[in-house]
Amino acid sequence: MFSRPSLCGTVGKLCRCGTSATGITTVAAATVPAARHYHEVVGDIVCPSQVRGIDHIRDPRLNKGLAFTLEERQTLGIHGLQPARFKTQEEQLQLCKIAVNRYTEPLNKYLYLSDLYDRNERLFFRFLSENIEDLMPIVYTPTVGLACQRFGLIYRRPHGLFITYNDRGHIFDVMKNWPEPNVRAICVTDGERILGLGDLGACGMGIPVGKLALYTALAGIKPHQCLPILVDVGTNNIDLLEDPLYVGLRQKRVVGREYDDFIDEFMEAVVQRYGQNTLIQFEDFGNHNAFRFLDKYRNTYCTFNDDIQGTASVAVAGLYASKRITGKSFKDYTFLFAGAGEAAIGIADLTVKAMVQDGVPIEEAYNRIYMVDIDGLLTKSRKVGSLDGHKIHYAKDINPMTDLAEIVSTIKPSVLIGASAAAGIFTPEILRTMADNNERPVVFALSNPTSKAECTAEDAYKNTDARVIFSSGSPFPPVQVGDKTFYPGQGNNAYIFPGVGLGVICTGTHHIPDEMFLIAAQELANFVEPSDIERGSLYPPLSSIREVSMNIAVGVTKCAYDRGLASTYPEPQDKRKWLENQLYNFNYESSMPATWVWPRMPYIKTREESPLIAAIK
Ligand SMILES: O=C([O-])CC(=O)C(=O)O
Ligand SMILES: [Mg+2]
Repeated sequence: MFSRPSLCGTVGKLCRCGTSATGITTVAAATVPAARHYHEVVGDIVCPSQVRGIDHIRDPRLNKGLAFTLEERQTLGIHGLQPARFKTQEEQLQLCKIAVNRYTEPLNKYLYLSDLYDRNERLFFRFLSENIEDLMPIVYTPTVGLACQRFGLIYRRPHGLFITYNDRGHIFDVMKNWPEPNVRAICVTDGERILGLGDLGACGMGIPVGKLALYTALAGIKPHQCLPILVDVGTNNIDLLEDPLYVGLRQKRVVGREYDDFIDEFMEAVVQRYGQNTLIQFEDFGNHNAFRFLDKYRNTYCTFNDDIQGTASVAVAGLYASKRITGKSFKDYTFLFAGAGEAAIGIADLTVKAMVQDGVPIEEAYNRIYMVDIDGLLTKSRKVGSLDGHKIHYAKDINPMTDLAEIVSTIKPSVLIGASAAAGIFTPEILRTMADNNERPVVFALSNPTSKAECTAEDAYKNTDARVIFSSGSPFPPVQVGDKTFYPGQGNNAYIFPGVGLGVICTGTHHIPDEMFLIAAQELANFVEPSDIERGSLYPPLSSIREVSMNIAVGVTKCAYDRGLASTYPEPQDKRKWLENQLYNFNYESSMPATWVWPRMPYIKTREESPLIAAIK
């Protein structure tokens, strides 16, 4: 992942290596032996003559393993450092498949992939992007949750930047240590609410790393343009504080004014280092902070909160698709949310927007949405203070109730959405009530990872005579009911954020309106085929998620120009083609300089000249 400084070989005389134009920078002399010059390989710009041959093997961004050609091996001076065999990238992909499948434990698969990432970046991303259905559950939800829980044990090399509270006043200096000068997208967490697993402090780094891996694998955003960040302000997780393997600051969370000032400084440092239009994706912050920061920064920075807006978008896409099965329109739906945190409120707010766009008056839209939090149904009779922020819009003038089964029987929702991180609260009884009250009940169990889902896919189908329209945040295996197999779709924000990210960074959008997430929802829903619905899924298969991401990026790009939010001019006419031209190349590129006279070792022949070498295939 990291590009390391390398020795250019110039000793005792002035080095004539260029700096800016080639993307090569000279590293501060203080750490460098006298009269020697070191260089960094940054971004995707490489000047092979100024990088030591061995660095082409050691640097995962340059390494191609056995795919280095004979010419490259000789030119780079790495001939003999590898076995004789030449492999194509395709052959290497086959090996990766065999290697990863040797492991049965998902965490071991995760570690294999993490090592591949550290060894050969292009191969890692091609492998991931071409095997999304198998590998997304490993590098992302649910296995990434386990990786975070075991972070202290499995930590090997940094894949992102750790900014601790001790760095306050110097965040910009820390950011300067990140070796990439052209970061366009940051995913940041403070680790307070990692998936539904709670406060994992610095171990939460796995989340931004996993999210940004999907930026590249699903939307083709170049890896050097992505920066995962963990802001470490401590943790309130006592187990971690007492765990000798914990790698973060061993202190309680900094809160209040100090915390806010710290995040303010972070936002300013991002802009100072990488520019005003750097995309900052907030991920897995605690509820109270997530909403505050979104409101505070959304109009002044290029930012969004994935748990509020990304999850909302994927859920609303599922609701659009569900209408094709129920034959109803939004005005006929009654919604009940179990949970009133980031995801639930985000989905409810965007659902209101979608209903209004469908012609439902706004008061009526709010009336149609009920919400339950840890204290029961949100009602107007609640104590002041327990209806903070956005919750107030969803409080109803009815008797308080605390039992979810009773609430479901009374409200008779047509749509039941779980975003509570309370595993199993959609009991068989509740699911049966949903089926009694609706010909096609809609049930989303969105909490992550799998262990936190409100019900399993199997429970949902089996307790509703398989009439349920189901989706979940984490993947579930297919469910067999009678002679029919259902393939539940994964209502995960991974369908949304990579495409939104691509559109936003290519257009240089100043800030991100909710409208973009509604557009993303519509693009995703439009992609759902009757055959997906037939299979029991409200979403297209994960294998088409790259196409979905591109469609979303095109929709976001149009919106950015229509709304005057873009800063990249002129406006491209063919937006899809323009976006495609900016994508990461998953295939190896030549490591040979463009104009190079091959100084081959005299006793070696080219492959064409030598049947012996041609035979080493
Ligand atoms: O990471 C995921 O799978 C979805 C998400 O944002 C969350 O659960 O916080
Ligand atoms: Mg999240």
